[in-house]
Amino acid sequence: MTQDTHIVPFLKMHGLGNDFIIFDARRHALDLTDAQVQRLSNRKRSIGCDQLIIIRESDDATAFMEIRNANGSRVGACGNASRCVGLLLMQQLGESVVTLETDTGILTAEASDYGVSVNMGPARTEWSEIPLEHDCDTLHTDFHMGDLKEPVCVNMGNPHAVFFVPDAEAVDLASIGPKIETHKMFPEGVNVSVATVEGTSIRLRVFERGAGITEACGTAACAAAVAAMRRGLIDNENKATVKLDGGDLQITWLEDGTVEMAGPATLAFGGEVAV
Ligand SMILES: N[C@@H](CCC[C@H](N)C(=O)O)C(=O)O
Repeated sequence: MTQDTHIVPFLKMHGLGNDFIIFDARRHALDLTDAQVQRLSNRKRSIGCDQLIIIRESDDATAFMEIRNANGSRVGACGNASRCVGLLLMQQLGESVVTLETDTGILTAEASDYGVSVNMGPARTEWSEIPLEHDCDTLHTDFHMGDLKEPVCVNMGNPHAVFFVPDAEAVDLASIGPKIETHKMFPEGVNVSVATVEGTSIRLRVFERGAGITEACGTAACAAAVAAMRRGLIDNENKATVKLDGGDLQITWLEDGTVEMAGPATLAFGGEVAV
């Protein structure tokens, strides 16, 4: 332990196996470099997680959520972490509704029959991050990689490319995911999903930008549901059950263009860690 090392309390939570280290900087001031986040996210050398969350004070919402991928990069949205932090704040305050400020907006989380429901904001199918301003109709004509082609691109506060395939299980996501994530078409990187529509459900596997394959990705589930609805691939007009490796999320595309995501949030353990 060096002079600069601090022991800081943390919680470990997950949403369907997408796991988070959560620090509360409202109680213990904390800023982490990318290297510190990478070390804490390492499953052999520290606690390990897919994303690391720092809860901060907010002037406009119940709290602010800083979201960092395992590689240290800071991102605008995380569906599963929003349910986890939402649950935590609801339990702390004895409330059934809380608001979460993120880098891309303010989200509302509330208790639901499925666990926690979060309105993840609007699904955008135009990409301001991409200089060429592709929307899903132009983008799908000029992107092919191996067997994967014609993704629908949806921005849920973070970027997603969703590839509809006959059998999501058959795709070698571990090898193709990193190539698409860093493809020049996506200058800010992209979360890569393969999806197979089955009636009113979608089987979804996700390679997350900055984290790799995860058991579940909430924003990818929103993106895939909107993509399937937009392409007219799904039987139900505005609702879908998205089946991820870690379990199911219920997604509803509301009339105002925002997307509601409902599913479980679980506190696994807490402790103290050297930072
Ligand atoms: N696991 C998350 C998404 C986390 C951020 C993502 N990897 C990105 O870089 O945009 C979720 O549940 O939405």
